[in-house]
Amino acid sequence: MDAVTNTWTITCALVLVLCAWKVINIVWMRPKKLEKILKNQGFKGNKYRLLFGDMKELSMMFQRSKSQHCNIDNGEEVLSHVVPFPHHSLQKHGRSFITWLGWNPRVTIMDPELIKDILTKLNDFQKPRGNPFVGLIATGLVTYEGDQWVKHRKLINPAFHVEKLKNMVPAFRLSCSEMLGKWEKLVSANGSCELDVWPHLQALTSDVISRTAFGSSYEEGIRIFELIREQSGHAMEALRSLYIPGSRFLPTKRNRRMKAIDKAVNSLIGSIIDGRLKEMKAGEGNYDDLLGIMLESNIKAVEQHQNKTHGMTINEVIEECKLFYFAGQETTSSLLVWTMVLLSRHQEWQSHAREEVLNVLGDKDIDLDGLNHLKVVNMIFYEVLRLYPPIVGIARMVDKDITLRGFSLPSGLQIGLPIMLIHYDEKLWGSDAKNFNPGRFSQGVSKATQNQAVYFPFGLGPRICIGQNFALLEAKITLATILKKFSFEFSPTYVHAPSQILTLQPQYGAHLILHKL
Ligand code: HEM
Repeated sequence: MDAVTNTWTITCALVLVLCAWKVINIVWMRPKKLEKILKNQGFKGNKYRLLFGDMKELSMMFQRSKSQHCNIDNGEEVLSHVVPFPHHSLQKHGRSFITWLGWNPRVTIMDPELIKDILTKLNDFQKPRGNPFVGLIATGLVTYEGDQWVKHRKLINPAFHVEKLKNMVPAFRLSCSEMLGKWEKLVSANGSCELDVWPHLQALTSDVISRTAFGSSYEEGIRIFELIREQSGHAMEALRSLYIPGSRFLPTKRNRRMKAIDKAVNSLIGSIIDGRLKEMKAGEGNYDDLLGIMLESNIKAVEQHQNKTHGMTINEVIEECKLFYFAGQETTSSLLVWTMVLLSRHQEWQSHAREEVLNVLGDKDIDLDGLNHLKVVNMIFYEVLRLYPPIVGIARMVDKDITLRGFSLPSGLQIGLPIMLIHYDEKLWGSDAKNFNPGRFSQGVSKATQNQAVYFPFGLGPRICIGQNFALLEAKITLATILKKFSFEFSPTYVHAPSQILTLQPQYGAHLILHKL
């Protein structure tokens, strides 16, 4: 061997040893070190298992619960059906537990004070950046941090002001009356019919977001909705399996499909934006929809500062639109479907709500002022969001080593904030925590929660859901319109199987019997 070959061999050997050391550190040394730090502070959980951690058990429990259904009257069963692994961990390890997402630990916490701190300290606790598959559903505001988040939140906020939402009421009413028109046709023969209301509610919320975001009709956006729905299914599948860095670049069937969907959705939304910008330049069009208001706010910011960096790029606007589609549609249809399911089960609350709607709104067109006087309907939505939160849990990441209320949290640790577990917790909500009782909200949310961070279906702190007023307005208009025209109850074919497919959805649909009033 000559000297050059020798040096080359030694260099290769050194690189290999270094890589091997790095891998060993990632998959064994670091997890074991973190495990020790966490266990010394009283956090309990399964012992770290090489590479997979708790992922196999997590995925197995999820698959098992997907093959079963549960008893709507048994809150404990519902909880263990929807979030089987966290529910099991809570029972086995107590109120703060470790879950091994592969070689990364997540600590789930149930303490309201800690939750409040974590959701308020934006710079110390950021959104997890772990799995890039999530980015294929939507990025935008929901994923940004620091200055970029501040800029986007400021530019998008005006689109969700109450004054702007007021202008969207006719669009909400129109979408509702179209859905109810279909239902009226279906019941016309004998005044009743059996119907899976879930796809109808999904179509309604798609229609609403299409009209309010783009001023265009559902038909134009239909392909986008189909694609985004398919994408969330693939992403959920990917999220449940162990993520190996770089694996998203492998030409697997799922990866290829996800990339193709991403490209198609970007191009469809891009052409809607192109058209809109042309209209705006020509001084045409109505800018009272989310896209128009967002573009207007963007143009103003750039003009004001004479600098493009103060605005969003077209690609960033596309991402925000994708996010509106996903965040605005899946979550609100989830809220509506569980409301109809729970009001089918609790007929006394359905009658109570109908009575209020008829008294307050009568035969008039539904307007914002009337809706603001609906108290029982509000209480019902709060309770549905407590027991069936569309987003069952959120997470944050420790950005650098930090001490919080006596806990040393190492950099890179993921923190789970289990919305659904907390909403069902008897220590926080009392012995009837698992029962449907909208009455608990009769004095409002702050009285029911005694101002503690124990109820956060829309998140909490500065990153609280930007669309919560939009969602509640849409839900109120829809429920009020339905209650005026129909009563509903379970069909004998109804099967209760809430399932987490990014949002909380009825796995077998929601088969109800509608009666025309
Ligand atoms: C019942 C309906 C809804 C529920 C339960 C819901 C829930 C949530 C939750 C829990 C978060 C916080 C996530 C976190 O902190 O990690 C969030 C954020 C967000 N939501 Fe909603 N959401 C709903 C409707 C909507 C609608 C209708 C839109 C838009 C049209 C929307 C857009 C967003 C956006 C953009 C964020 C990110 C905010 C930020 O990070 O600054 N959501 N939502």
